[in-house]
Amino acid sequence: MTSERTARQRHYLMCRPTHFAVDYSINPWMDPGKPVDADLAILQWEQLHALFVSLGHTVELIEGLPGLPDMVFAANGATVVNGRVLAAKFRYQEREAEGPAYADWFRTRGYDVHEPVHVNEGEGDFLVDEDVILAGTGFRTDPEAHREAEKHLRLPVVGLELVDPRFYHLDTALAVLAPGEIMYYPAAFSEPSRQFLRNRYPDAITATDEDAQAFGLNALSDGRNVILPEAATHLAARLAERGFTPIGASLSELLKAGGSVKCCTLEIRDRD
Ligand SMILES: CN(C)C(=N)NCCC[C@H](N)C(=O)O
Repeated sequence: MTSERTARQRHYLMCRPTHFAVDYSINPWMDPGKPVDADLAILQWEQLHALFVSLGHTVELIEGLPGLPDMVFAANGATVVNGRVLAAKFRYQEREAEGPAYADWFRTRGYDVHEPVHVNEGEGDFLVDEDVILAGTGFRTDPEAHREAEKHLRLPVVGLELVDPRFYHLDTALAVLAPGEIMYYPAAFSEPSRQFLRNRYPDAITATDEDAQAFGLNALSDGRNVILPEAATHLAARLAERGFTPIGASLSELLKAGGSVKCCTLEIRDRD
C-alpha cells in the first residue's frame, strides 16, 4: 500500500524560534505564567527542519524579529498559490508586525504580493486542496478575506466555520493529506460545515478528541510522509492504514503557544 503513495517535493518557508516566548495570551493554549524552555523549543524546531530537508524538501528561512515571539509560526505569514502571495493581516496587535515582515520577504524575492484589506492569518486558515481553498473563519480570519483570497489567488474558496476556541485556526482542526483526501476533527466545526465536509470528503479520516487535543491535525503531508505531533497515536495508526507514512515530531514547547508542525511551515507554491 505504502508504495502507492507518492511524495512531491515541496518548497517551504520556516522561521527559527530565536525570539520565541509565551509573553501574552491570544488563544486558550497560551499561559504566560507557565515556563517555556526556549533552548528546547529551538532544538525541537531544528529537528523538524532537519526532517524536512532529509525528506528532500527545499526549506528557506526568514529571520525572526525581536518582539515577535510568535513569528516562528510561518504558516500564518502568507498564502502562496501559483507564485501569487496574499499577505497576512493579523487579528491581534501582538502579531501585527509579522504581516509586513513576511510580505517583504516575498517582495524582495520578486513575488507578486497582494496587501490584504481584511484580516487573514495565512495558511492558518487557508488550506489548499489542489484546485480549491478550504478557508476557516470564526476566530481569526474574516469571511470577507475569503473573497479577497479567491480574487487574488484565483482559486474557488469554500468557507468553513470553526466553533471551538481551542481550534482557532483551520489548520488545527483539518489537514490536507493528498488531493481530495483530508483528516479533520468534526466537533471543531459548525453543523453546516460538518455537513459540507461529510459530503465532499466521505472517506476522510476523523480524529478522536485525544488526537485533536494533541494537535494531531496540525500536520503536514507531502503526499506520502505525514509529519504530525508524536502524541497523536490514533491518527498515526489511521494514516498508516491508508498507506501514508506517519512521522511523529515532538514540539512540546511550541505547543505552549498553540502551534505545532503545520504552524511552523509555510508552503511556497511556485508558478506551475
Ligand atoms: C496553524 N497555525 C499556523 C497556527 N495555529 N499558528 C499558531 C499560532 C500561535 C499564536 N500564538 C497565535 O495564537 O496566533
